[in-house]
Amino acid sequence: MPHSFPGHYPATRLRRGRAHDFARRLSRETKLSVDDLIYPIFVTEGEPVNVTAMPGVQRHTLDGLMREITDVVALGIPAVVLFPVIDPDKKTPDAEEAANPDGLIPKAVRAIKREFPELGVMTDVALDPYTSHGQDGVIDGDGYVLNDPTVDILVRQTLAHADAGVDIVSPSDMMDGRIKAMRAALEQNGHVNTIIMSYAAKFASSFYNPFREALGSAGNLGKADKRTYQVDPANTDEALREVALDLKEGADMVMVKPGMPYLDIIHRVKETFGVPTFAYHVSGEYAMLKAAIQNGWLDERAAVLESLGSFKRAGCDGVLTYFAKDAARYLASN
Ligand SMILES: NCC(=O)CCC(=O)O
Ligand SMILES: [Mg+2]
Repeated sequence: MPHSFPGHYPATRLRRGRAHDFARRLSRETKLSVDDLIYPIFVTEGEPVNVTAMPGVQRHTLDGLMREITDVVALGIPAVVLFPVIDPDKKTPDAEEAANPDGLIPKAVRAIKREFPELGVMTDVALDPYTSHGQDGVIDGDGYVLNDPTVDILVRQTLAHADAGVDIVSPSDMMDGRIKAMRAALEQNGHVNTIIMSYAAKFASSFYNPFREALGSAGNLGKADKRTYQVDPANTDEALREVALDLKEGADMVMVKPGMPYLDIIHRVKETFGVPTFAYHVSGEYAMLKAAIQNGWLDERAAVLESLGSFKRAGCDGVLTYFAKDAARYLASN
């Protein structure tokens, strides 16, 4: 006697579609590809250093950077984003070095574009690598980050990067009105095709700590925090207002940051605006996964592909991730 269900025979058996690999492949709804990846790279004026809290991540000299870029291009990753580790002697309260047209980042951009003109090069527009106090802007006597004077420096930083040939400028500071000011400056200076990917909804998260070690800004910041400009982690509507404003001011692409703890925000942003939407799978998320992988508690390939796949399911067009090279390798051998 075959088993039977009381009442109707179940004509809908969802497990039918899962029974064979071919059927699972045919009905897969979202797919991660190498085209979705942006690889963050730390470039230093000093010595190459391994970042302790980010196993597998280094600060690269300009030579080391070019070796990384060669790998990235061979793997077919479409773009990189550069973060500078600035000599402590060059850090000042007003971050003047950020706008230096011959600074580390403009130099790195020129070097990459000279050898690999097809690779998308993105730079961070923010002052925290350059300030002696570790904040993303200039501060008053109480340590409060001043909006408009900060935007003025960000605009000069933007032009220094654009003049060096960067493809995407990516402001991560969360000052009000900076997209409008940057877009106007780019237009007025002939950089009509420079893309702005705004960190539109950047949350005041605890998941950035390893990044601050990588950048060498943790000591500068000390016990201060960034809650007077980054979004409160409890908020969603406010994140949407941030995205709406950045789009209105001229952003081409928007980013949500961090990534996995904020998949709900990504989903709402994509549903609401339908614009190119990215997530930053940040240093603390990388560190968590790496720690578990190194303990043998998670399988690296499976955990990385599932984590990055969650961004596609939530609605992302792409993701900035320290796992980009690993993921590209896994995807090539899928
Ligand atoms: N402006 C870039 C970041 O703050 C990155 C954060 C991270 O990876 O933790
Ligand atoms: Mg904003």
